[in-house]
Amino acid sequence: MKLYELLQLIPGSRIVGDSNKSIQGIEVDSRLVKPGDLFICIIGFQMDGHHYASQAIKQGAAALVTNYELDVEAPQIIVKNSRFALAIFSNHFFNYPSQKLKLIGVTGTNGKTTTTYLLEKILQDRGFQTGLMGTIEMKIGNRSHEVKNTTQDVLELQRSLSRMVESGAQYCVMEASSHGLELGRVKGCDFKTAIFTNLTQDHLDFHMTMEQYREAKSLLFSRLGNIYNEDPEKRKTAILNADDPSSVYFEKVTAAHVITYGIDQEADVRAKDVKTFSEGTSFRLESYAGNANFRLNLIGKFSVYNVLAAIAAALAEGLNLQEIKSSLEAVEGINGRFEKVSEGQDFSVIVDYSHTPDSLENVLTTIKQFAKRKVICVFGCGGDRDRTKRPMMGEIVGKYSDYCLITSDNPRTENGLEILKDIEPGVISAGKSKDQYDLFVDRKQAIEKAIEMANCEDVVLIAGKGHENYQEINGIRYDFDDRLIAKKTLKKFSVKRL
Ligand SMILES: CC(=O)N[C@H]1[C@@H](OP(=O)(O)OP(=O)(O)OC[C@H]2O[C@@H](n3ccc(=O)[nH]c3=O)[C@H](O)[C@@H]2O)O[C@H](CO)[C@@H](O)[C@@H]1O[C@H](C)C(=O)N[C@@H](C)C(=O)N[C@H](CCC(=O)O)C(=O)O
Ligand SMILES: Nc1ncnc2c1ncn2[C@@H]1O[C@H](COP(=O)(O)OP(=O)(O)OP(=O)(O)O)[C@@H](O)[C@H]1O
Ligand SMILES: N[C@H](CCC[C@H](N)C(=O)O)C(=O)O
Ligand SMILES: [Mg+2]
Repeated sequence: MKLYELLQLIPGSRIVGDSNKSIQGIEVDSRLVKPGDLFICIIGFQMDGHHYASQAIKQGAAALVTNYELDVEAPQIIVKNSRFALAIFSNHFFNYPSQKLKLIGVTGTNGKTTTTYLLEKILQDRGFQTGLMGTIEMKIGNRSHEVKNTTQDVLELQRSLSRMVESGAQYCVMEASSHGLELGRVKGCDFKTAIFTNLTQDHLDFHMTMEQYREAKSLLFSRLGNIYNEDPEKRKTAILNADDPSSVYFEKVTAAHVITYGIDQEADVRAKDVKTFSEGTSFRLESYAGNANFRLNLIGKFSVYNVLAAIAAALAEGLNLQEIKSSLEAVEGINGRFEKVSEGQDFSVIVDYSHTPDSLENVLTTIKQFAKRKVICVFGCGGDRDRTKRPMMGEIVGKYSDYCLITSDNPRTENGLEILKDIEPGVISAGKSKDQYDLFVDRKQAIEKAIEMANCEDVVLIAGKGHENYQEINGIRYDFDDRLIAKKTLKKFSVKRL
């Protein structure tokens, strides 16, 4: 691809040097530049990519994209905003892959990952080739690839979509995080369907206010195509949660066809008579496409919302309700979400990815419905993340559990004990006394203590890390898996009991 071809895509940009030069690839990280690449200099939160221009050229970069002219021996396309240029150029370089498959985006504070896997299951069962992108992995068909972020950076994202298209994917289901939306990682993505799960507090370190957080989420809906299309194959749809007040705003900003789902309020796809059991849920679905009785292995009312969102999106694709139902009823569970760990012990151990006030409250109130005896909760709060949610999470755990073990959950660059101390006042304000909670910087010790103190029919909830297989401390990811630690401890513990 020649530089002049890219130059034409951004009116107002200019070139210094040979516009006839060809590029073979695009790169934003100087360390990964290959000969012939176009290196785009991005001003980030930690670094300024412009400072790595010389390194990129040394590694063989054919040309640069910059925000200002640099004194280097390589052609430069100078633009006003190199992040915007990155989105435009990546989409163009990979030949607009999102237009070649049906792209379904899921946004919301909680339930995104779960909803994407439910939809993937429904689509795969109907014989569609799928791709998936989210917190746990990027998948092309059933092949898994590692990811750094829930919503990958624009270049990686377009590259992944292009690989999906090459492999014959007809659908891609992806999580659109608020960071992803705000930082333009999904710019240029032509979504066919946008799903909203819910909006509660998280990420205020980045968005500052709930209004701005909602505004970021709204980008998924406001950018959805604005022409109602008779042909369902081309129709853009916004799937909104009727029980969440933010949906009113998203409905306002989208010009797409809206389908609502919910439990408490009237909705196009509604669950009635919701019953929750210790092993699953049941409800009667009433929808514009027919009614059906569901019996699921997924636990808690919150799971019913994710299921409804997936049903609504699948119905929008014209899929058959009975077939959707059999796919969903066959789902055993989602990796690291309300995952039971059992070594034959006489109490329950549950590993869950609840790391926000709302998800913790949902999971704990669900557990409270079935717990015959005590609830013991191991939890923490991430470092370098929203500090205001720490006492809130402490209060929720203090309120709904009998014993709280406050511990580390990816302290990142913060001091582990300081984070625990930010959480502690919440636990105290919920009325917990010194003999009802403890602090362990070492998460392994916290898990061991929880399991050791559990008695018959108690429930131990290990919250916050779910599928994660690491503990991040000062930039290093140490091997750590709540499920493995719990299993090992249970084995050790049963030996001790014998
Ligand atoms: C705050 C944030 O989102 N930061 C993201 C951002 O990093 P940054 O702006 O700090 O980048 P930087 O390190 O300053 O580098 C700037 C530029 O210099 C380049 N560089 C840098 C060093 C070098 O030697 N050479 C070089 O060329 C970099 O490649 C980059 O282009 O761009 C990086 C590359 O895309 C991201 O990986 C990084 O995500 C960090 C790891 C992160 O933790 N993000 C979290 C907050 C996040 O995005 N989470 C969401 C939300 C999940 C949820 O909903 O719960 C997600 O989607 O994952
Ligand atoms: N619809 C829901 N409403 C509230 N809480 C939920 C819902 N679905 C899941 N949860 C809770 O949130 C946790 C995370 O779920 P999931 O991974 O599906 O959400 P996510 O939105 O992808 O999270 P992240 O932003 O970290 O990627 C679950 O472990 C569960 O505790
Ligand atoms: N995507 C979320 C995940 C949080 C998971 C939790 N274990 C933590 O580290 O805080 C974030 O990056 O804020
Ligand atoms: Mg997720």
